[in-house]
Amino acid sequence: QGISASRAQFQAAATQAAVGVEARIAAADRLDRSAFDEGVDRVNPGLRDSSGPQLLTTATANEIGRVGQAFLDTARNTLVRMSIRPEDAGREITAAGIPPPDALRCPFQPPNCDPTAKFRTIDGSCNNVANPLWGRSQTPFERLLAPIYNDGVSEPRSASVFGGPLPNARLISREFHDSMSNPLAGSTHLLMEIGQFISHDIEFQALSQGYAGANLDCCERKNRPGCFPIDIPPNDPFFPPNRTCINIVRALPTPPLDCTIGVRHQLNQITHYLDGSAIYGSSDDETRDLRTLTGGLLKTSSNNLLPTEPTTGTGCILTTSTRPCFKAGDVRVNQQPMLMSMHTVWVREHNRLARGLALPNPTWDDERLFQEARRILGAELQHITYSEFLPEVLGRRVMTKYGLKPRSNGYVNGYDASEQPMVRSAFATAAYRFGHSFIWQRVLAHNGAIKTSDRLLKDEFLKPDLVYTRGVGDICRGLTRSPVEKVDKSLTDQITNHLFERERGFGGDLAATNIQRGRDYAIPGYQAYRRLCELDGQFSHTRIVQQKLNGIYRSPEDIDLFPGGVSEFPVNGGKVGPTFACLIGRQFKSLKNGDRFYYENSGDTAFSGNQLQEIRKVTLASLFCANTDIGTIQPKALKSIRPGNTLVNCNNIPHLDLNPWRATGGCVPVNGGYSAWERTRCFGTWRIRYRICNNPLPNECGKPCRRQFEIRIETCDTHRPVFRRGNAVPPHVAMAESRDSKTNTIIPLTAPTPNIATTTVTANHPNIADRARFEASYTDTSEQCKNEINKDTTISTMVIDAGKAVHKTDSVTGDDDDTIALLRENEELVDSLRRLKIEFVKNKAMGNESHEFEIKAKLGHGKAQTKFLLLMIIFTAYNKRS
Ligand code: HEM
Ligand SMILES: [Ca+2]
Repeated sequence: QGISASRAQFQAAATQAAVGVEARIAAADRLDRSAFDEGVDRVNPGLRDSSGPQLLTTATANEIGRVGQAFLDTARNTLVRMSIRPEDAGREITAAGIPPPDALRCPFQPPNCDPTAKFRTIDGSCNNVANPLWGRSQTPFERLLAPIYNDGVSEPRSASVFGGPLPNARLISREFHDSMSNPLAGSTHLLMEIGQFISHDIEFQALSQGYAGANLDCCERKNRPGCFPIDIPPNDPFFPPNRTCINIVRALPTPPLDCTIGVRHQLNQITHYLDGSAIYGSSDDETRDLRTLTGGLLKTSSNNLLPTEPTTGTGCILTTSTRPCFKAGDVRVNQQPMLMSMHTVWVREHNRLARGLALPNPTWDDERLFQEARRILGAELQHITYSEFLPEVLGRRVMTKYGLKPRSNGYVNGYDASEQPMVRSAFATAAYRFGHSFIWQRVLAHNGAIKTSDRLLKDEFLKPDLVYTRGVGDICRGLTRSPVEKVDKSLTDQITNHLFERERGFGGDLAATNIQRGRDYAIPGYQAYRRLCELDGQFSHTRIVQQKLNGIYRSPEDIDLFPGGVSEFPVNGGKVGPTFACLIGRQFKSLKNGDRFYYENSGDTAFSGNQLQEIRKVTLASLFCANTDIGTIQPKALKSIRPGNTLVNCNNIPHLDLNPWRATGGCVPVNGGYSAWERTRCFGTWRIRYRICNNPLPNECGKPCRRQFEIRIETCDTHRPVFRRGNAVPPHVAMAESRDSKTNTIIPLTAPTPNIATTTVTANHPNIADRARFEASYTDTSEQCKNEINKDTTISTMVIDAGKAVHKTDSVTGDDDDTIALLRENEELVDSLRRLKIEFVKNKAMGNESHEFEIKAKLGHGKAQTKFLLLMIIFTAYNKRS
């Protein structure tokens, strides 16, 4: 062949090829139907079926899968008709870009979008306005590299580059992926769990099902389109001799998003975006079912647990009817109790946010509260992912390389409408499954004093019991106090021999599954991804690991991506090797830059500056504190407890404050502006210039000026004493007088200061509300103190509350005892709290030198600690001998 056929030839062949496709699909259906009728495929899996929980394929995905099969059969027929060789097939047919013949219906029809919508759609559509299907649930995974199907378009990758088959997946698992425990010093098992939770937000492959949603038993009936079982090689060290097969079903085929005829693609059932879909679901129906539809809340069950699921399906084992399985935005929720707890925490966080928003926004209805809370929660999840989780996994350099690091303030202008957010096959089937190596063999629950449960993972798969008996708090605490495993070739036998095991010896093998899954998707081998990532050489492994790989695979080109990547030596500061770091880095870059609603973005979808700063406070620790009874936690929850990361009371771990969300409904920000500069009259040789932030006043969503008040002191050209008794002073200025301590007579400010004198300063302001903080300081500029560092002396701080001084501190930091022999404050509240009198007494001669007093008052409305309206009264008294 060699020469590419014309597009017209392809099109003509495809039109003919589409004829009769339905009949072939019907024939395949009959195979599944008879397997079902004969009791081989069952809706409720038997004890010896460990694949059940994976089979949670939605009806929508099944429909698309049928269409995908028709597309695929058409592609195959087309290639046969044109006698194109398998090795050229994928490339040729993809390059031809043939639109679907009329007989085939494209399942991907673009919706109508509202480009001004403030909230994400539930299914992720319309995020990209020009390509509204990008990232939507029930759309295909995207690819980084062209697939290597055995027949060019559909059959799994199965051949070595030297000809002959690739090594058996179970063989690789048992020879290469040993089950040694290598704890990762300094990190906690929470690293595993948040990693899994994130994966359940961005990807969920659709797997083939049998008739009426039954589980395909691909060990009993192997040769069916949906089957891809793993034969267990003889002499397995764990599986019994009477077991010869691991049941693996293929991922459903789907047409590509543009519905051209071509190679097999795979379907992601959930939104590709990191958007909280694991909490809210990925379709409107799912979401509605999870909501109470009042107050913006999500459903819960007693003890504030997840709502329960009466029909268990294949995703959960019901041990007792009093502990039903759970329902969440992602159907895999019941996989194990740590995951269930994580889901619970997020649902509680949503309800906490919705309730918190309801108070200051009484006009918001259920829908508005729900969407606003969902928007904040999505941002929190992204913040935790990009600021806490990814830096641990990738290390600082990789974070920088892919531009993943969140900013500490301000906005990011990184949205790129040409960036495809879609999850990539290599990421889904291999790179991001690195987390399977994180898994520790036990599930720990801890009540703060003692372990309340410490059980093998295999005994907790699919069972919600621990959540009921130990509680979410204990499980979360357990996660922060148990170790995580190193990312390396070792995977605990809980998942390589006992995955979803119901009868001993008949569990699944997740390592083998990952390898088989990569071949199912026909992703190229490990070396191809090294080249894509521009890595030198063929290995980034220790010599021993490299030798092991070479012993198993006939050529380095054959190495599957999962075993090759997971066993690399980790990058600096990260937990994964360079190939996975590259694939994960690229994926999270797409998920960030390709997401119009990424939380740090400026523009129409942006949070206000204050809101963004609140989101930036959120950590896993604050999330747990706000939503469980954990009570104390180490602030860096992904790191183990140690000096510098010790247990802290939750009261001291700030979480997002909803204040900046007060009545932001349709609020058009009006930022504050300064008034024109005003001048006071002259006081001696000085006068004050001031301007106030009131022109205009900032509204509730606007930003205030940098300061509430600005004051400058300037000289007057007249020469008069600085302060004179009886002067009428403007309201924001203080008054000072000095008296001779012996005679109690006022010393004119122009006159010499006697040895013992008292200077009294009165701050006087009509706008002091219910609270004010005064700080007074005394600066000695005398010649003898000039060279001393500590000559700035804070004398006192006083909080005036409702007419009384409620708090004062004396903090004389100066060490010049000669001049500040005695400092005394005397709060005298003349005319209620509007005036404050502070007295400085010195009992020693000052000589000919000058001294400055400075009084600062911060006046606040409302809570002392939240908002201080900053008002500065600067008062400078020159107590200078003439
Ligand atoms: C106890 C913990 C876990 C268990 C039992 C578990 C189990 C599984 C199973 C059974 C599958 C489906 C395999 C297949 O048929 O292809 C899967 C897929 C996957 N897992 Fe895990 N896993 C766990 C933790 C993790 C962690 C910590 C991560 C990442 C940090 C992770 C990432 C993935 C990814 C990306 C997929 C593919 C999902 C998809 O596209 O549908 N898993 N896992
Ligand atoms: Ca999602």
